[in-house]
Amino acid sequence: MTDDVLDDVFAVIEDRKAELPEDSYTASLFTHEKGENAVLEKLGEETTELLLAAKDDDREEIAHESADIVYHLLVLLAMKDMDLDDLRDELAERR
Ligand SMILES: N=c1c2ncn([C@@H]3O[C@H](COP(=O)(O)OP(=O)(O)OP(=O)(O)O)[C@@H](O)[C@H]3O)c2ncn1[C@@H]1O[C@H](COP(=O)(O)O)[C@@H](O)[C@H]1O
Repeated sequence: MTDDVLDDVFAVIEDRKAELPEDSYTASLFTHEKGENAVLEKLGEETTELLLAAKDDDREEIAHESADIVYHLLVLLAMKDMDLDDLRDELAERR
């Protein structure tokens, strides 16, 4: 455990990618033939749900959908052999 939940979740995702446990949703995304498509579809669906939550000013739903998006985004980074530092570097360069 670190003091950053994003680092913790990403570490679990990397572990699932390496170990591929059968009962893991994350591992299923790495093993399924269409796993990358599933991640991209989720990102699209959840973005739509986030927009609707924002339109409704539903703060709880905004947080829920944002977390779904961030989780699937981290899975996508791991699929592309990227990590949170790639994201941090990009954001830092913009400052
Ligand atoms: N953060 C998540 C996470 N967010 C979403 N999901 C899964 O993604 C799948 C699809 O999400 P959906 O948003 O479609 O599901 P939903 O929330 O019911 O749908 P909506 O209400 O948004 O419409 C569900 O099976 C969720 O359980 C996640 N699965 C795992 N994690 C993290 O990954 C870790 C490892 O999980 P496993 O790989 O399952 O062991 C967990 O401890 C969590 O930290």
